[in-house]
Parts: sequence; C-alpha cells; structure tokens
Amino acid sequence: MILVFDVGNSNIVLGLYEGRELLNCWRISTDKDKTSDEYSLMIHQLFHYSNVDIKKVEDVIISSVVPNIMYSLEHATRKLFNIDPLVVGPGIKTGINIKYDNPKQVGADRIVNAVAAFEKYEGPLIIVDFGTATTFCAVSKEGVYLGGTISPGLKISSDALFQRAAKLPRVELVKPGKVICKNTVNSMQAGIIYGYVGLVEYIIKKMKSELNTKNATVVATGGLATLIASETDIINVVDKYLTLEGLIIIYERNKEEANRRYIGQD
Ligand SMILES: Nc1ncnc2c1ncn2[C@@H]1O[C@H](COP(=O)(O)OP(=O)(O)O)[C@@H](O)[C@H]1O
Ligand SMILES: CC(C)(COP(=O)(O)O)[C@@H](O)C(=O)NCCC(=O)O
Ligand SMILES: [K+]
Repeated sequence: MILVFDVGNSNIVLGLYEGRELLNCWRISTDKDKTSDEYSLMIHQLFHYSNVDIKKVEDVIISSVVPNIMYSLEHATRKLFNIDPLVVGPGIKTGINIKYDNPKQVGADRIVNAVAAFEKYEGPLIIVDFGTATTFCAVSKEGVYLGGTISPGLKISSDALFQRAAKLPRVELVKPGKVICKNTVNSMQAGIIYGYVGLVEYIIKKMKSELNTKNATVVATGGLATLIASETDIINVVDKYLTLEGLIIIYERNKEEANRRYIGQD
C-alpha cells in the first residue's frame, strides 16, 4: 500500500492506495506547531481506528504548500514506516511541462491537480481548487501547465467579514436561496456564496477566452467545490479526490527511485 499526503494550508488529507484504488481517506487539520511525535501518534491512531496494519505501507509520497510543516511530517513518516518519503518538488518527474516564469514557484498542489486532470480528462482544461485559497489553473490540449489565478478562498473571505466588521457574526457557509435577504446572517451568506459564484464564472469565462476555446473542461476539487458547483453549470465535473489521484500517478512515475529509499539501504 502507498500512503499519500496532500498538505494544504487548512487540512492535511491522507489517502491510502492499493494500486489506483483508494482504500482509506482521512482529513486532519494542518498545524505547524505539531511535533513529529504528535503527527506519528495521530497517523498511528487513524490506522488503528480504521483497522489497517501500519506495516502494510510500502511507501509514502507528500505534496505540500506549507514548508514549515515538512520537518515534522517527514520525521513522522520515518519513525512510523521507516521510510524516507518522496516529496513533490525539484527532482520529481511529474510528466507535465510548466510554463510559469519560475516553475519552482507554482504550488505543488496545483501541479499535482494538473497531472491528475490531464490523465483523466481531455485537454484543454481549467482546474479550480476550492481550498484556503481558490486556484484556477489552465492546462493546454497538449498537457502543458499554462498558469492561472489565485483568489482568497470562500472560508477566509467570510472569516474576514466577521473579523473586521463589529456587527457581523461568523456564519455557516450555506446558501440562503436568494439575494434580497431580510437578516444579517442570510445577507452575509448570500454575499459570500453567490458573490463567489460570480467570481468563479467570470474567471473561467476570461480563461476560456485566453485559451481561445469555448470547449475547455472545467474540473473542480477541494473542500468547498460542491457548494459552488451546485449553483453554476460552468463547472463540468467535481472530482473530490483529484489531488490524491495526482499523487498516486506521480508516485508511479517515480517509483524506481522510490524503491531505493528505504532507510538502512544504500
Ligand atoms: N466538506 C466540507 N464542508 C465545509 N467546509 C469544508 C469542507 N472541507 C473543507 N472545508 C473547509 O474549506 C476550507 C478549505 O479546505 P481544504 O480544501 O481542505 O483547504 P486546503 O487544501 O487549503 O487545506 C477550510 O476552511 C476547511 O475547513
Ligand atoms: C495558492 C496556494 C496558497 C493554494 O493552497 P491551498 O489553498 O490548497 O492551501 C498554494 O498553491 C501556494 O502556496 N502556491 C504558491 C504560489 C503559486 O502557486 O504561484
Ligand atoms: K488543496
């Protein structure tokens, strides 16, 4: 079994794969103050709770957009599995050509999503990831990563309203069903969610025009994808496990090197 980690700014998603089959998926919060022992304990408990033998993990691959968590997480995997994890970054074959001014600057999650989306769907593609930030990435018909946009995420946008305006409460991200709202909570929910639908539709429209096509497939992922996708037909597919799948694909493309990384071997 291969264990994959998608480290985002809010959550770490763990996926346990047998070949291309996702057997288990767990979500824990990203906490840069946790030590490697705390992460080890947590992962150990997740395995125990799902009745999975930790010894069955043959290898580990991690993609992260939170650099200062990596020390603890890498140490945790060494302690628990005796494995030096593969980390998506320089030296890893992704099979995707990255057209960014500085390719090292692109968030690993965006590359991993592009790898999975291009393997599963036909290009050109627009990938929208609703995480802490919302990223939009364009992939050409030939599978070249062309770049994209980064917007403040839904949750942090709504948190900013509550933190910065004295009379505005924290609200749950649910749709109020209309935009002429009669109370503060519904007014905020409408402004955030329906306003966000507008943001998504406009960026995708502009991206399609820059791509010179009306036919790009729009794939959405991330914790909050369904909330927005259910309100617009501009999103063609919601693919919940896109990032995890990208990780297992990248693992397969790098496993020869991976086979030599067991601790104690040279
Ligand atoms: N199923 C869900 N329902 C509601 N909120 C969610 C759900 N999953 C994640 N979230 C929230 O959405 C935001 C983005 O989550 P996530 O996609 O995990 O982000 P990241 O990849 O940046 O860690 C976070 O604030 C998270 O708490
Ligand atoms: C844009 C992001 C913050 C999104 O991260 P997430 O919302 O998944 O936590 C991340 O991909 C990142 O830090 N990217 C680096 C900058 C770039 O992609 O250009
Ligand atoms: K993410």
